[in-house]
Amino acid sequence: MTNSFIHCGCVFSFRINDEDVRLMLWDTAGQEEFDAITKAYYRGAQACVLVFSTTDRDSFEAVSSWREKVMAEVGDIPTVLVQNKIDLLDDTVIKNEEAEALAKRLKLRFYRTSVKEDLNVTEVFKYLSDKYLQRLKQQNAEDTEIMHTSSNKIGVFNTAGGSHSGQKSNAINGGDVINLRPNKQRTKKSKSPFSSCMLL
Ligand SMILES: Nc1nc2c(ncn2[C@@H]2O[C@H](COP(=O)(O)OP(=O)(O)OP(=O)(O)O)[C@@H](O)[C@H]2O)c(=O)[nH]1
Repeated sequence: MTNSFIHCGCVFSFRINDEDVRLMLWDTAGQEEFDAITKAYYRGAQACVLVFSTTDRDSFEAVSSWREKVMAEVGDIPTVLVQNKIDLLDDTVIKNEEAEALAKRLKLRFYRTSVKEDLNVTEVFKYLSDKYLQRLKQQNAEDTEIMHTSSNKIGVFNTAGGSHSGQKSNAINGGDVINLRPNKQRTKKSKSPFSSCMLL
């Protein structure tokens, strides 16, 4: 399928840290003439594998510009650099140091794989999934933290005394205060010892 712009939309499944992961993979064409179309496919991607071939210098040279395109479209998603076809190392056109220097410059984890011989392929996807799940958990924790912080501001319930006629609201520390008072019937006989409590 070397003449099409999207090579596959296949699913890769495995288990990691007791969680089932299913990845939908989109293998985009490297050719620049397909840029506008391939962009539509990686828009919304949650992880990225930048692959170059051991026997194709152009694919290696193109990595930095791919990194920039992806960053511009989807931001800093979990990404790895992969040198594929290491079963053909005898015919390599890229020195080890060059590949490692590129990974260092782009601050990416670097894998050498052979899809043909099934070498290191699962490791790449496990690493990416792990990274993605970590970020997701961190994001969830941050969202919860924001909810708690903001609930302090809007959820100040004041049971302190005052008139029973209707609910009034004041402001404490910039947050809204809603006065909660029991109705007259419930307070007629005994004065509650908690009548001057403030719940924050
Ligand atoms: N020897 C070897 N061949 C591979 C390996 N991975 C893929 N190939 C072969 O390389 C050719 C290109 O594979 P693709 O999956 O189309 O790779 P691509 O990067 O999408 O390349 P283009 O189609 O040229 O854009 C096919 O003939 C594959 O069988 C590998 O690890 N080792």
